[in-house]
Amino acid sequence: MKQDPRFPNLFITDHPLIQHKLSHMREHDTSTRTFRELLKEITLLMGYEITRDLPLTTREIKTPLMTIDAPVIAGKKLAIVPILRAGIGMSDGLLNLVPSARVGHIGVYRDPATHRPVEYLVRLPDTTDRIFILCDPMVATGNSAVYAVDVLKKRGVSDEQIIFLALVAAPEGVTVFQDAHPNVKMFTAALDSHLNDHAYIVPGLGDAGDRIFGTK
Ligand SMILES: O=P(O)(O)OC[C@H]1O[C@H](OP(=O)(O)OP(=O)(O)O)[C@H](O)[C@@H]1O
Ligand SMILES: O=c1cc[nH]c(=O)[nH]1
Repeated sequence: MKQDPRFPNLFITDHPLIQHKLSHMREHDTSTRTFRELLKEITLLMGYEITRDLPLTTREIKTPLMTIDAPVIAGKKLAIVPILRAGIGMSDGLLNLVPSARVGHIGVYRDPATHRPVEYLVRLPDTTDRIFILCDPMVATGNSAVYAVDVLKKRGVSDEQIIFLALVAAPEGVTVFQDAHPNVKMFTAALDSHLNDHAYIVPGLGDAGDRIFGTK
């Protein structure tokens, strides 16, 4: 896991398999099917990394030979919350890793003129004492990510209960995010160069939602 001195709560998953798969995703000619499969595979690998610090407790179990206090994940079941639409491409991978997780949805789209998020749906599981993994492949201006964390916090979720999982982030967006939510950890596979005049990430991978779902 790599860090950038500018962003104390940003963690870059630099595993070679993740980086290799991401490079293929970025390519202009990669098909919708391959793009979607790679995103799922990357999310599974990233999911393994980001759940490394989940708290453990013990439960008494009987093996065929004896009774032991065996390690199990503490607390309520995890909640996975994709930011629609593109986040769905990541929640599929996470659910492979944690099949019993609860799933919430936060629907926001980015207004093309203002680049501000517009909410159209929020459905969440019970928020007390639960760890939430918010996922969205792209953090461009950072406004959608900030908005989604605001939604959780308004329902009583604390900074420590939230993990933000991205695929590609722009420095501008991470700055906005860490100014708004300095104590929320964000994980990304890449920290790219900058935003262009249309607030698209450069070099980026284009419009993630369109590439996942084959829309234009
Ligand atoms: O950091 P920001 O500037 O807010 O941009 C990032 C947002 O833009 C994309 O979604 P989009 O609004 O295109 O919606 P979609 O997922 O439905 O395609 C992306 O999936 C993020 O949610
Ligand atoms: O580069 C970008 C910026 C916002 N949303 C995307 O899907 N890609």
